[in-house]
Amino acid sequence: MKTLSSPSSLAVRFARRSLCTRSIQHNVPRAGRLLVRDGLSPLSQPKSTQKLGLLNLNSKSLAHYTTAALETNDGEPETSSTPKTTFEDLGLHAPIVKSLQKAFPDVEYPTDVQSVFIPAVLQEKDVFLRDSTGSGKSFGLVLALLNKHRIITQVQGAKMRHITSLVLVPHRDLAYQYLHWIEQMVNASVDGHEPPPLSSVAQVLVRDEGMHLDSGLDLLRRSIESLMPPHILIATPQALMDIHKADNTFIRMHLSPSTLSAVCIDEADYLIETLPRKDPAKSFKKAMDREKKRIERHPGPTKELLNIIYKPRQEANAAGLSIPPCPQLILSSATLRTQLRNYVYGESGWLDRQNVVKIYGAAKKEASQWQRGLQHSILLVSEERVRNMDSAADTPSNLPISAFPTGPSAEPEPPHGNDSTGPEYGQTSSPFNPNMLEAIATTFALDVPLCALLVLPASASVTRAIWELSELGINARSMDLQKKHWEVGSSSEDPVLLVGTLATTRGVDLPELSHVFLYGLPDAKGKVNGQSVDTYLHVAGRVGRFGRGGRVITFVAEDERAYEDGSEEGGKKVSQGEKMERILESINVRAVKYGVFD
Ligand SMILES: Nc1ncnc2c1ncn2[C@@H]1O[C@H](COP(=O)(O)OP(=O)(O)OP(=O)(O)O)[C@@H](O)[C@H]1O
Repeated sequence: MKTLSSPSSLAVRFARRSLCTRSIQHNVPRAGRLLVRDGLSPLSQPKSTQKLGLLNLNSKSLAHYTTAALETNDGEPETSSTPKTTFEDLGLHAPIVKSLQKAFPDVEYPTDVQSVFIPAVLQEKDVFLRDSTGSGKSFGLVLALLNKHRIITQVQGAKMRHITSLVLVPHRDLAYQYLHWIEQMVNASVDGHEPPPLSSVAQVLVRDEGMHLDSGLDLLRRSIESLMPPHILIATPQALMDIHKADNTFIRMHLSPSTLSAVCIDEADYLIETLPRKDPAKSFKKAMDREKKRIERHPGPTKELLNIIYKPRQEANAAGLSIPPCPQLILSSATLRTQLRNYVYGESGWLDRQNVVKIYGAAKKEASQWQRGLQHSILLVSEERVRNMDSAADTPSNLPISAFPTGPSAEPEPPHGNDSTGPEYGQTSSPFNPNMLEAIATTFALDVPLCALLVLPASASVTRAIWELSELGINARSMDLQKKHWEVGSSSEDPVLLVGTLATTRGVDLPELSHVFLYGLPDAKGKVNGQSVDTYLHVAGRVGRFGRGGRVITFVAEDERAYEDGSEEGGKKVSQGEKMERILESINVRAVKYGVFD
């Protein structure tokens, strides 16, 4: 058993020189089974055919989808001579496809899920979209929304352009990820045309680092005044509701159901709180009722916003009248749980239920299949040592090195340009478990060729963690996708440890990552339930995207801190390691031994 000494920054840097002793498997991505509930799908249920609108996939994309549906259980596609579906086949305009291919040459053909949902979006359906992390949901959404016609009305003889699509995301980094994708495509506008100003295509409305809304709001107001509002507005629900509270005409004027064409909610299960699914007949009925009242009293900004935008639909649905024109509603997540779908479909009144398409890709239990190249480990950390769970499987073979370029060959430089803010941190006691940070720093130094992501609990201080990691000699930086101030693989840059929290990493796409480190359990209160399982899936899903492989390592305390949440079962305390094991079991994953510490 290898014990963990206190790594000084020198020791960590020395350790880093022996980088890449482990490496990552590169798998060809294979989609899981796709299930489309609509009138044409061979998998559709007769009941759903009556309830749901038809999805008129053209013959090629239907053939493609059918091939996906016929995959064998082990994920091997049956051989088919059907030509591959192209983005044009899905209905995307040629200039958009050209810009896409210029900006993203690796994106040659749509993924299975994109082949199905892009046409559904273009046909103005309301869409429930669930597929594995990294299957291209958000990216495909961008393509579909860019393809939409700009809504223009005539007001007193003057042409008025309107915001066509609203994308709601849980945090600012995901908003900037969308914006950067769009910016790359705008800049790749082809045929020698001057690209349009980015602000007329897309804008972001989120609170900035100083928690101010002003810069985004000023730009938006100016572009509305100059009759060039963005085609796509990407915002957090909280930012929009804050604006609404200051000016209750804003949403009515600029996000009116009569001029908006689509509302998309990315990470919908994170943004819309619903009751956990439990049997109401059981003894916890009282607790459920309390919870229900709490959610009704505090519905959260996303529900509040949708209740404003979809008021005409809600009223028509309640009165059984025909549904007035309203923007299509698209809800997307890798973990779109039944209770959320039931709430939105049955209770919210936001949908046109005759016009809904439900697209479900790999289910939770198949996550391990989609993310075949992923290895999950749990490390137990105490004052004396770092070790694997006794039950962890031996690593099948250490991961081959091909998936990631090796790190810069130059000797590592001392860390620089990090985000630590203050010597004052040295004066105050750390909110972090120092053994855990040391274990993370050592793992990073020994195993990460280019870039890893550390995910902290939602309320943890990122700047404090960065400062402490820098003290250990680690090139740690905040995961700020607006500035993206790191340059992975450059000869002047050490491997980078990006630091974010459970609240700021959902949905982000960082292709350069090989490792994700999770600090503690996915639930702050130590609960093992559907929500903590989903949270873990989203954390793990930052790697293994598009078959790239990767490692997910959860660090939990083994000493008395392992029982800090005080959970007991039948008088027996349950350790954090055991809880983490249960989370992995529920997604059919067995932790593998992480060789560095055993
Ligand atoms: N058709 C495609 N071919 C190749 N790469 C693609 C394709 N579509 C998207 N990608 C790439 O896949 C990555 C993941 O895409 P995206 O973030 O949209 O996945 P996601 O399904 O929304 O994941 P999550 O559930 O974690 O939010 C991006 O880097 C994107 O460039």
